[in-house]
Amino acid sequence: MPEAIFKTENLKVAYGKNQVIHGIDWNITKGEVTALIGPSGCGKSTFLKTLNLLIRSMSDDVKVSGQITFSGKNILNKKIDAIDLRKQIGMVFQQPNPFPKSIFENVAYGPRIHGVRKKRQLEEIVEQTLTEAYLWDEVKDRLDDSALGLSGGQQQRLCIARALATNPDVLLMDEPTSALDPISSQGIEELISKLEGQYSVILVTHQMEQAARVSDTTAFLYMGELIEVNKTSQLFSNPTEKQTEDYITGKFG
Ligand SMILES: Nc1ncnc2c1ncn2[C@@H]1O[C@H](COP(=O)(O)OP(=O)(O)OP(=O)(O)O)[C@@H](O)[C@H]1O
Repeated sequence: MPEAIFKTENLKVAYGKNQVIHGIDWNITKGEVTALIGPSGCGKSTFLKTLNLLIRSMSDDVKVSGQITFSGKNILNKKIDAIDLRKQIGMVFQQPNPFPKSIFENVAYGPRIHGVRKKRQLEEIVEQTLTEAYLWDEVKDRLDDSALGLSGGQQQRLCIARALATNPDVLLMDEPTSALDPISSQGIEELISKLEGQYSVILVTHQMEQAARVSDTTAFLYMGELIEVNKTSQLFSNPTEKQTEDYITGKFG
C-alpha cells in the first residue's frame, strides 16, 4: 500500500441541513498529484477546504464529522490549531489573491507568522521559493514593487510561492488556472508537474484534459460521493464505474 498523506474515514460535511459530502473514505497517496473532478456543485471545493479546516472559518453553520488523519493525527480534533496546520497544508485558489503588499512581503508573510525574524533568513526563503515557483528571474529586480502590478499568471505563481514559503507537505489547489490565459495556465501546469514528489498536490479541476496532463491519480466525485479513484490513465481510458464513464464522455455535467 502506498503511503497516504491524508486518510479520510466516513467524512461528512453539511452546510446547515444541506449535506454535501456523504461519508468519504479515501487514502490520498503521498508525493503524488491527485486530481479531483466532478460536475459543478458536487462538493469538490468543500472537500478541499475541509482538508485544511478552512471550512470551519467560512461558516458557523458547517458540520464536519468522521476522521481526517494527517501526519498521524485526526485533524478534526478540536484541539488542532488551524493556523499551525496550514503551515503544512498550503492552498491556492481560483483567483490569484496576493496581498496588497510588495512581492517580497507576500512570500515572507507566512514564515514571519511562524517565527522567522532574521532578514537574511527571510531573503533566502523568498529567493528559494520564488525560484521554485519559476518566478525569481522575472521579479528579482523588483521585489519591493506591489504584487498587484504583476500579470495574472505571475500573481498565481506568487501565490504558489507564498504557499511554499512555509515549507508545507501538501499544496491544495482549487481550479488554479481557471482565471488565467492559456500560456499562463500552461506555466502553472508545468510548475505543478515539477512540484510532484517533493509535495503532495491535490488539484480540483473542471478541465479533464488538465487532470489527464498533470495528475497521477484522479478521483471522480458525484453528489458528495467518491465514485471512483484510479490511476489517471486508467480512469480516462477504462473507468471501472458507469457514472465515471458517463461523466468523462460528456453524457452529463
Ligand atoms: N459557504 C457555503 N454555504 C452554504 N452552502 C454552500 C457553501 N459553499 C458551498 N455550498 C453548497 O455546497 C454544495 C457543494 O459546493 P462546492 O463549492 O463544494 O462544489 P464544487 O464541486 O466545488 O462546485 P464548482 O465546481 O461549481 O466550484 C453546493 O450545493 C453549494 O451550493
